[in-house]
Amino acid sequence: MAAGGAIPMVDLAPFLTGDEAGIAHATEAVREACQTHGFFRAVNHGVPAELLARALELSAAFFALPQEEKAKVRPAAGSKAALPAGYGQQPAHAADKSEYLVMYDPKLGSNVYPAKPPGFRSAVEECFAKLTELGLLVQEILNECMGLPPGFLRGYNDDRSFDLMTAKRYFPATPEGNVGISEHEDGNCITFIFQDGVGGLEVLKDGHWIPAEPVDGSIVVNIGDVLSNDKMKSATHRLVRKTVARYSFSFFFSLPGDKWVEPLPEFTAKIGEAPRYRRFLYKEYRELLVRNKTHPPARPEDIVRKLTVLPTGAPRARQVLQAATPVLAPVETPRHRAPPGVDVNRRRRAQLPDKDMTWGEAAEEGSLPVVDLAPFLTGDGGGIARATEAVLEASRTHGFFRLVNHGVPAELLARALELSAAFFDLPEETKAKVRPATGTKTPLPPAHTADKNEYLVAFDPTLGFNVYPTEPAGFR
Ligand SMILES: O=C(O)CCC(=O)C(=O)O
Ligand SMILES: [Fe+2]
Repeated sequence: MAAGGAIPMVDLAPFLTGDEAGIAHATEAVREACQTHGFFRAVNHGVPAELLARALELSAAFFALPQEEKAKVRPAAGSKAALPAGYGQQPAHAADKSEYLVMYDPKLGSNVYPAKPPGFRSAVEECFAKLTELGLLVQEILNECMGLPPGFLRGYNDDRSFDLMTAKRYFPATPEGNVGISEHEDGNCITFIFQDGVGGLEVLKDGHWIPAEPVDGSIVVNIGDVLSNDKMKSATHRLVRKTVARYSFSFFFSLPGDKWVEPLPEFTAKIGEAPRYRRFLYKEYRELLVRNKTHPPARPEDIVRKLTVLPTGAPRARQVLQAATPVLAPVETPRHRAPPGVDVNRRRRAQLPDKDMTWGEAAEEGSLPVVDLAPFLTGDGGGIARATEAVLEASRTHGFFRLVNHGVPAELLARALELSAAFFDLPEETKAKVRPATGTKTPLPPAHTADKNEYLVAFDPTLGFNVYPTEPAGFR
C-alpha cells in the first residue's frame, strides 16, 4: 500500500490466480482503503493494459473529430433517459467542462456508436464487458469486507441494466477556470476510472485534496456507498483541469434502478444503529445526480448531493418552530357570493353549516383565508395591493388559501365536477377502456397503497397524448 495520504494501491492478482493467502491479504487492503479513503488503485485487475491504452487512444481520436461528425452520434430521438447513450457536452453554464460519450450494456441495444475511428466501437464494448467482470469481482470483495453472508451483494445487486460507461475529454484549463468536475460523491455502487497521463483527479481526505496520480495500467476504484451506513466511505472527489486536455473513462457499476435502497440491517437494526440514509428508489436518486450535471441549477448551493441523508437537527428544529407559531386569524376579506343562479358545489351543499351560505362565506367562518382576485381582473390598483398582501399573509400563516373571483367560471367548475361524478359512476369495464396508451411506464397504484381513490389524468391537450372517456357526453 502507498505511504502517507496517497491513494492506496491494491494488487488483485491473487483473485485471478486463486492464491488463498494473497486473497486474504488483498481483501484486508481493500477493507482498509474503503474505510480510510473510499478510493483505491487496482493493479492486476484482469482488464488488459493494452485494452485500456487502446480505448483511451481511440477516444482521443473520436473527440478530435469535427463537431458535426461527433454530433452525428446523437442520442436516439425521443430518448427520455436522464443521460441518454451517445455524445454530449456539458451545458455552457455548467461548472463542469467536458464532452463525453455515454454507453450502456451493449446487450440492451440502446447504444449509439461513432462510426469513426475504426475499432472504437469494439474497444468500448470490450471495456464494458471486462469492467463488468471486474465490478462483479470487486463486489464479491466488498461483500467479504462488509462481513455480509456469502453472495449477498450478488443477489441484491442482480440487475446490470443500470451500469453505464462514459468516455470523457476534459477541456484544457483556461484563465477563467479549471473545474473539470466539481466536487461530488458518486451515487452508484462501485466506480472504475482509467485515465491518460495528465492527472487532475483529486480525492478529499481529512480536509485535504489528495491527487490520484495516473499510474499506467492501473484502474482507480471508488465506492459509492449507502448500504453500509457509512462504514465504508463514499469519498468526495473532483477533477481539476490541467493546461492540456485529459481523457478518461468511468465505468459505473450500478444498483438496480427499481430497488428501494437503504442501509442494510447488518449496519443498522442488527447493531443498534440508526440509519443515516433514508430509503430511495435508486433510479430516482440517480436521475437527480445526473440532472445536477446535465441541467445544473443556477446557484451551486442548490445542487442536491445527498438527497438520502436523513435530516439531523435542523429540520426537527423547524418543526418545533412551526408548531409553536400561533395560527393567525384568517385575513379580512369582503364577503363573496357565487354569480346569481350558479351553485358551485351542489353535490356537497348539504355539508354547509347554513344552506343559504356560499362556500366563500363558509370558508371565512372556518380557518382558511379567502383571497378575492377580482381586482386583478378589473385592474383596481388599491384592491390589487390588498389582495397581494392577503396572499402573502395566507402563505405565511396557512400555506393554503381559497381563491374567489379567479376568472375560472363557477359554472365550469360545477359542470366538470358533475360530469366527473357521472364518469366515475360508470361500470368498471367502461372506465377501463380509457386505459393509458400501451407502452406507458406509469403503473396504476397497487392495491396496498394507503391512498384509496380512482382518477383520470390529463395533460395539456395540445400535446396530443391524452386518452378521453367517450361518456358522459360533454366531459371531454
Ligand atoms: O474522469 C475522472 O477521472 C473522474 C470522473 C468522475 O468522478 C465521475 O465521472 O463521476
Ligand atoms: Fe465521480
